[in-house]
Amino acid sequence: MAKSPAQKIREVATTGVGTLRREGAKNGKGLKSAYLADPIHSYLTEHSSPPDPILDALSAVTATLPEAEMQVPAEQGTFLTILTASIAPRRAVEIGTFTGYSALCIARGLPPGGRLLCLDISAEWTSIARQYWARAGVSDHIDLALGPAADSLGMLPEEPTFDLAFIDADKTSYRRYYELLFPRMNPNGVIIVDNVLQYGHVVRSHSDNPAVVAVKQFNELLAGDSRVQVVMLPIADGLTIVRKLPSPRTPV
Ligand SMILES: C[S@@+](CC[C@H](N)C(=O)[O-])C[C@H]1O[C@@H](n2cnc3c(N)ncnc32)[C@H](O)[C@@H]1O
Repeated sequence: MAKSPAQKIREVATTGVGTLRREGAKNGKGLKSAYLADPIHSYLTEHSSPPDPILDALSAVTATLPEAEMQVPAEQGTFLTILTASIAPRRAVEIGTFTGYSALCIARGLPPGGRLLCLDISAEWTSIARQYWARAGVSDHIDLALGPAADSLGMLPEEPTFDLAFIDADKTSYRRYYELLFPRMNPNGVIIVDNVLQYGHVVRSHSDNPAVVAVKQFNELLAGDSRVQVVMLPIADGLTIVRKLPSPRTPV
């Protein structure tokens, strides 16, 4: 039987990462918290600002989807809001929006007049996002472009535009997204990259999972890129923060 567009999108969107994430969940670590023992993870979330009722409601709706594990966890969402508010980007871009949780967290940190461009291929999942952005009163700050993110990025002028970017889409395209984003980032602009530890598979030498192979190569590329300052954090499934240096080799 022919696959529906929704089925095809699901396949593209989850290729290579679904299995790993489910492994993380099976190990009792919960969604995207593969590196913390349960009591530590509970303590950490109990001592962080909790999500508000709109984020909770969005999580509850997303939890009914088979792909629910793709959503960023609450503590990562709070981190995104705090980081966005600290950077105060005039323009931000998100690659991989799903049902809109991380986008809502980023939008809530924007300064007055700040805008977030969201890129995703799924009209179905982002229709949920639109509902919750409206409920949260952030719709006017978000532009959503549907289609392959590389195409959408490639159509933007190649000039410094963004102060903040969040990459959380198909892992095998991370390098391509970085290359497309880099010239479009302002000096000192920050790119946040999700799932950079691939549930620990990045340190297992024999994984031939395409997502793991791609993320490992991408991590190597970043570590050797003299144009940026990089720190990798063990939040959720690993988060890399990349700062575009004002000029190469000036780390401070
Ligand atoms: C891990 S989810 C994003 C989760 C989201 N950041 C959140 O907090 O809920 C990955 C998303 O990337 C999208 N995606 C996958 N391949 C894509 C592509 N080539 N272009 C644009 N979006 C893509 C999927 O449709 C999916 O919504």
